[in-house]
Amino acid sequence: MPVEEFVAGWISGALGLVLGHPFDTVKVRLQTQTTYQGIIDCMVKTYRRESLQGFFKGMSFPIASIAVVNSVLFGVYSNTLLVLTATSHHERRFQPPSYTQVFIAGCTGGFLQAYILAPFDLIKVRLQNQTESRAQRKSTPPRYRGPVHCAASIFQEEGPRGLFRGAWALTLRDTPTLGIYFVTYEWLCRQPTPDGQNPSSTTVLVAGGFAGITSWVAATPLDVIKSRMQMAGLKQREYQGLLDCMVSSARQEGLGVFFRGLTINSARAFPVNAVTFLSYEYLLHSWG
Ligand SMILES: C[N+](C)(C)CCCC[C@H](N)C(=O)O
Repeated sequence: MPVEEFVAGWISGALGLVLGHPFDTVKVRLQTQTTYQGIIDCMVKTYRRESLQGFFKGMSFPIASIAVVNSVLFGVYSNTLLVLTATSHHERRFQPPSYTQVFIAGCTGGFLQAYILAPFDLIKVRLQNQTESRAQRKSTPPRYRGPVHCAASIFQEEGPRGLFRGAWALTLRDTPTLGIYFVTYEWLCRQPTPDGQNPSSTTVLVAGGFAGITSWVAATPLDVIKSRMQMAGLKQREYQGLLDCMVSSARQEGLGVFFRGLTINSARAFPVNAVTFLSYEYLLHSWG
């Protein structure tokens, strides 16, 4: 099994992640809290209360976990294509797989990474939602002191299954949308590139950026539900399941609730995924 794809997936994922984390924090807060008027208001309030640090809450853990998550995504994607088409990453430029094959490989990668991502994502979301300022932290320490403490508390208070809260919504969110992600990327790469040649860096950046946006647009409704179900163990609000969460959110806040965080998510998705794909392609290329 070619391992380069796993390593390239990890490094490129980490680069994208740091770039996008501040946007991600604003998104999570907009999706799960009702105190903000919009993106700017959320940014200003976060900055005033928590300074720049507020935007980077919950980042250390994703950095560590992206090693596993992105390498599984890209590694499984590429190895599924190898099984389906019997071509390696390098050969695929000359014998491109069909879009159906790309879609199936993307969905497979998405499905498998979702379960690994679930506990890490849960901890990220819980930490991002702690809005105490630094001064407050001294007098009353926040509920979770850091990722490890957060994981241990969830385990104790909500049981081992608590760590997988929202995992089902996450799987449903990621399986088809990662298929869309790779199809969009491949399609946009192939448009301006002559047959048998590698796409230029600009093409890779643009295709990666739009792959990120398209897949996030498709993923946002289930992303909102996922984030809410992950927070449910904390607040009084308990949902019976995914459907109950959807129905009660829509009843209380209207259908617009399913698009919460869409703008900020798209603004984040472009640079994050442009950098992810560019470094992924670059690393694989330079390893020959
Ligand atoms: C499929 N879905 C849109 C849910 C996720 C796409 C993930 C891509 C990248 N790691 C990022 O964080 O943007």
